[in-house]
Amino acid sequence: MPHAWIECSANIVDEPEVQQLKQRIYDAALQTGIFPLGGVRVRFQVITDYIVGDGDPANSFVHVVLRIGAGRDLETRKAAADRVFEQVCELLKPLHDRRPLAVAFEVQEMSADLNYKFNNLHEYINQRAGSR
Ligand SMILES: O=C(O)C/C(=C\C=C(/O)C(=O)O)C(=O)O
Repeated sequence: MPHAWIECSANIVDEPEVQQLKQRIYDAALQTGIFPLGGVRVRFQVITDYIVGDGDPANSFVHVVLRIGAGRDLETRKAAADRVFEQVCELLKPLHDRRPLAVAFEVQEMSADLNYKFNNLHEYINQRAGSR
């Protein structure tokens, strides 16, 4: 992460695995240990207008993009990506076993020069942690 975009086709949104996807990705990303808590945003969007594969209405998709800040080496990015993707696949396997489903996952690194922030979540989170 810390920015995750999750898209899924509307024909699977009520499936139990898909309902858990946002939390699973949030947890998996934080478990990598490389992302600051205050930088995390996970979005879940249902796509209602789409054509998948041969256009059969049973076809479905999940597309996950993690957009992360610049500066981590490839080994670190790859280890984090592998971990998150493993979790996505583990969660979605039963759904994948019972219907046509295309899962795609990618990690994108944001520009070091063109990535702007106005974010006070780090301070709020630290204050809350300190007062516990
Ligand atoms: O740079 C990014 O947007 C992603 C990132 C951290 C983000 C923050 O800490 C923030 O928005 O304050 C990262 O660690 O990859």
